[in-house]
Amino acid sequence: MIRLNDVTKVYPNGSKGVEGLNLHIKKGDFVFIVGSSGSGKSTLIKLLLKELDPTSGEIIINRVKTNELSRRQIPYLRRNLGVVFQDFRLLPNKTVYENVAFAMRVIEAPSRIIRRNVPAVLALVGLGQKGRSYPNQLSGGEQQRTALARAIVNNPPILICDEPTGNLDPDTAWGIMQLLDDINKRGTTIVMATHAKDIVDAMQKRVVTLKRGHIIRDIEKGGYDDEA
Ligand SMILES: Nc1ncnc2c1ncn2[C@@H]1O[C@H](COP(=O)(O)OP(=O)(O)OP(=O)(O)O)[C@@H](O)[C@H]1O
Repeated sequence: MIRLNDVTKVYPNGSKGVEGLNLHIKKGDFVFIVGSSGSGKSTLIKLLLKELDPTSGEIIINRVKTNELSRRQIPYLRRNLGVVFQDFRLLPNKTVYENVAFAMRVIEAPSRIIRRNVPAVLALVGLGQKGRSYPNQLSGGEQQRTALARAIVNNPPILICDEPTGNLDPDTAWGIMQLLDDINKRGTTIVMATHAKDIVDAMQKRVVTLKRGHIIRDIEKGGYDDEA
């Protein structure tokens, strides 16, 4: 589903984001990417999203070599990837319903399907009653649920999460993790970069540890790496 072959990213100023990464993520996996600040987590996420291109090596997502995609083809890659960020990134002037519907309008989904799928996904994330609210009328947890609904409404096979619980209190963070676990159990592959040791320890999923741009540990099922 996702494969990195000897991927290196050197930034224009010469600093190395990641170096020589080899990683295979199978369909249905739930993978935590951990590592201290500056270890390369954000660089890896940006490479997966093709916000950055590798300096060398190749990245394959759903059998497509993303290096070879033209700018025009990037939207097709993005359809395979739902994304959730730490800071939610909702559109402030749109309601919860419209924030989610917007993701469907972008891919030109028919109105009939939008009217059917948006309420269904809002119910799934526990926001069935909040469709008319604006982001500034929501708690942080509700905003992140909205972002999650938007990320999954088009049914992407892969969900990329960059520190999705970073702005949330522990109870709210657990609610989000429960949702991610449910989404994963429905078959979506999840890659989540995080610093949240307690969450990683409790979930007992695959954990990939980065240090200075290298993978130093990759375990199938386990806790946070205290070396990270
Ligand atoms: N735009 C950039 N230009 C130059 N160097 C960069 C840039 N972005 C990141 N780096 C460098 O790449 C390395 C990895 O950074 P990255 O942001 O991927 O780490 P991170 O693990 O996501 O950190 P954090 O947990 O603080 O977000 C660091 O040495 C950083 O200084």
